[in-house]
Amino acid sequence: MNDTSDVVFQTRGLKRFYQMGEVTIQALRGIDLELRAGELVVMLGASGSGKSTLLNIMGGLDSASEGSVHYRDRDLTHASQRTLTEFRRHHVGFVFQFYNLISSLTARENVAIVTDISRDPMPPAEALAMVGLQARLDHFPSQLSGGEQQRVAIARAIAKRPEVLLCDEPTGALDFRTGIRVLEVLEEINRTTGTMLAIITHNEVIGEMADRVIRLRDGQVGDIHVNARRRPPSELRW
Ligand SMILES: Nc1ncnc2c1ncn2[C@@H]1O[C@H](COP(=O)(O)OP(=O)(O)OP(=O)(O)O)[C@@H](O)[C@H]1O
Repeated sequence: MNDTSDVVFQTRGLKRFYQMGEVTIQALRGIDLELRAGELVVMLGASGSGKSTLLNIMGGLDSASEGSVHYRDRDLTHASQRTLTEFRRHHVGFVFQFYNLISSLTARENVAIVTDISRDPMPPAEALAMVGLQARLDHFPSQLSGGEQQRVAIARAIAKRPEVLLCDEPTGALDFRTGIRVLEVLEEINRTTGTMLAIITHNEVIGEMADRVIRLRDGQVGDIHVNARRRPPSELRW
């Protein structure tokens, strides 16, 4: 894990400002961080500490104001929108709190939207089987529970075989039991495919399933904790 060739994301002095009229909001105030291939990272921090901003910049959805961000040997810092779009399309899977499924399409069709424009995707049915939805291929979102819809969203994110999976509050809208099931799916994908997994959450307990817990405070890295053992999601309680 300490080999520098394993570094997937590297940020140096990463800052993000938002100008709101006269006021400058400092969302990120200088982040130095490495995320490594295959690891499971949980990012904790109070509301407004900069978690989503950091994830969005690493995933190419947003750009830094100062500092740098690299994905492997690729400098994302000053990349054009076109380059960032290409980067997201081929390398990054996103999962958000709200599933963003298209209501008029079935589970299989929601996944196919992504696989149709990917280089080496898995068949949508295979991605849906990986999240335990092999019996729900032709269901529409309205016919699925919240947890099932989130699993369709995860299938959509992993079907292009991304090297990294970035999840922003993936269990935020789910009850305890359903949230655990979604975390089990995410952990299994990380463990069996080696996809680097970063999960943003407010829930401290979820940190116990990680290799490392990165805590943000006021736009900076507060501390990084390495877990001696990853606790399986089925053992988590909150
Ligand atoms: N588009 C934007 N315009 C202006 N300010 C923004 C924008 N996006 C984020 N911010 C501000 O940047 C700071 C960090 O926001 P961010 O969403 O990254 O925090 P967070 O830790 O993810 O919070 P939460 O847990 O509530 O989602 C906050 O003060 C927020 O108000």
